[in-house]
Amino acid sequence: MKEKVLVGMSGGVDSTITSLLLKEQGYEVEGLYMKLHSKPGYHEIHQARAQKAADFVGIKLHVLDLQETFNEKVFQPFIDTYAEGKTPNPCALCNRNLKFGEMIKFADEIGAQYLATGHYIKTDGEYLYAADDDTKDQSYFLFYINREILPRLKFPLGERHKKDIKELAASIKGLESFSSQAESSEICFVETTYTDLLKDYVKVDQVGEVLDQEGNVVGEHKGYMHYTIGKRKGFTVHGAHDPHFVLSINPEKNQIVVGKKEDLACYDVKLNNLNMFDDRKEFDTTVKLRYRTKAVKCNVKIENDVAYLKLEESVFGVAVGQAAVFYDDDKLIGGGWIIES
Ligand SMILES: Nc1ncnc2c1ncn2[C@@H]1O[C@H](COP(=O)(O)OP(=O)(O)OP(=O)(O)O)[C@@H](O)[C@H]1O
Repeated sequence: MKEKVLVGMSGGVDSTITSLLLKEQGYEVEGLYMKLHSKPGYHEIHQARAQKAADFVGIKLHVLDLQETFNEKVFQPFIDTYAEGKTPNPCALCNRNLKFGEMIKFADEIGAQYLATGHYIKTDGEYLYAADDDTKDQSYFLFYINREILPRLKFPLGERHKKDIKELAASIKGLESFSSQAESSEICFVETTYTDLLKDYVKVDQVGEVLDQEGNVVGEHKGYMHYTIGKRKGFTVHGAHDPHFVLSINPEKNQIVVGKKEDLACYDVKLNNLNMFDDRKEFDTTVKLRYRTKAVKCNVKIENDVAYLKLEESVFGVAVGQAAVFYDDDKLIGGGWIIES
């Protein structure tokens, strides 16, 4: 009997080609479109595209409405994190709870041994690895998925390049339109800017004080949620000639503290809520403290679900709330959430 794979189908080119490749490899493939966020008009278009893709590949498409779960596990934490003066990472939460949480539950329900997505990432069933196409690598956002499910995951695009996937779709009669669709934005539920979105839920635009490191008021800002650590624009510093950067954010007082670039330099970082793919408690590795930054060498000590990092070189602008992800070369060995830097 053929082995069954459930493919997460978003209506985009990547998941369409993923389902096609798996079908060609001889699997019994079924697709799932999940209604995640509640952006008006979004699902009508994307569900129809996913259906078109499923019809082309010749597979069944299931649809699940997970808007409530998404709101509770991803969207509300996104709002709350900004309100706490921190910088959220909704994609990592969505991957753990929805794409590799609810979706694996659904795979169980339909008797599918495997779950596949069009993410650019690789796995050997034990670890995750950065994708071969480093312009598209999404491994950073998958660091928080449950370790137990790794043997059940398939990522057919991990060894391919996005441009080849688009070319392949363009060359297949019936799939040409998928190759020319706009790339999805970094946070799928943000239409314009995150502050525009936040405005519907919390008071974003409240003018506040800019302080120097001694606590003197030196200028004005637009409201603390407009800023992340390391930002250098959008606030005034009276009489300043050099650029100033946000060093810390105080949500209770609606204040931001600013300083020079060198004041941002950080060598020590503390993480909690770890998700590790191996059991070492003290090791040398490299860490990415943001998406699209180079991984820096560090030493890690783990005690009671808290990781203490000593960086070998300074990093500028480490934001509380963001994910810190460990890599031994391209092997992802785990990570956690930044609570102090
Ligand atoms: N609404 C959804 N329902 C089911 N699966 C989804 C959904 N959104 C994303 N996925 C799965 O997660 C993968 C990565 O999602 P991402 O949002 O990063 O899309 P992408 O890189 O633009 O891929 P695609 O071209 O398939 O949209 C998709 O390829 C798909 O397998």
